[in-house]
Amino acid sequence: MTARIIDGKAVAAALRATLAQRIGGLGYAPGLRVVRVGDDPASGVYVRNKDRAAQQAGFNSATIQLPEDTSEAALLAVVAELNADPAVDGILVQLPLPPQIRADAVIQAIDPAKDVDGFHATNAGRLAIGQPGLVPCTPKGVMHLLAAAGASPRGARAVVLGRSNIVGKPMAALLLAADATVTVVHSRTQNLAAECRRAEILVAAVGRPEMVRGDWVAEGATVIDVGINRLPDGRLVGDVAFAEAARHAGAITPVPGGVGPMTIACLLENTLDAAVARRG
Ligand SMILES: Nc1nc(=O)c2c([nH]1)NC[C@@H]1CN(c3ccc(C(=O)N[C@@H](CCC(=O)O)C(=O)O)cc3)C=[N+]21
Repeated sequence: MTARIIDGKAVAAALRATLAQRIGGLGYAPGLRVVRVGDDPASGVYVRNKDRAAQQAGFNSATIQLPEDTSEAALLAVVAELNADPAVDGILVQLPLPPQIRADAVIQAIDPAKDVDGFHATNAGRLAIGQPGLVPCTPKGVMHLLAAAGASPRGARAVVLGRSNIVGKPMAALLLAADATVTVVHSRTQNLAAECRRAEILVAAVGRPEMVRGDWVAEGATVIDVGINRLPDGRLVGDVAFAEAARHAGAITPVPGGVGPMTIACLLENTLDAAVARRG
């Protein structure tokens, strides 16, 4: 079998077009503020792509760049200001943060109604108990991609590789809410390959370049690669060895051009949803 390639760029463009249309009917531009402390290279491309996509779709979007040596107190003051600003609907503080700042203290200081990353404990808790809230962008984007690929989670065996708070855990919660039979596997799991081979839907989110080999993939499985890893030679690869996996999968996302563009589109979707919830 050779896999169909799931075009995340196209699915993201379609989603952004529907957002632009919704914004056209609002009578105001939803406000997004991204706060970046220092210049971690992992977030550079992201910030640029996000700003462009946001402007094009009709958001009032800006990045607030702070110096690398910003104190936690100074960052909390910026967050408080954005919480209080009625023109701001969505706040995203770029991770990772420098070592003098406790990321968790900052995340929990964001108004949950403006927490478009969905990382606040209130939103994480809502997701866990099936209440409406803001859902983390990357796992939300994966759900859109599964729908676009025609891979219904209902009743399917789904395996999530990775257990982070930003991808693995919310991914498992979303798949469970969509009636999949969900297994979460991680670095301490015995016989990872065999567990992954049981998956009809395999989501790889470990941050280890090309860890998932071809023989970890069941014939016909849908493989979603969340990893974006820069190799020493400059190449960008996922957590899945793409060429090998594509020989077994029924459908697979590429890197780049898979999940990454969906993360950005879902950030915008969350910002629009947050705006409508706050201002109608
Ligand atoms: N609070 C917070 N929330 C985040 O969601 C967050 C963050 N901090 N810090 C940095 C990471 C990284 N991230 C990316 C999202 C999309 C692409 C993306 O669109 N990538 C394209 C292009 C990649 C390229 O060409 O380099 C692709 O995969 O096709 C990349 C990286 C979100 N992050």
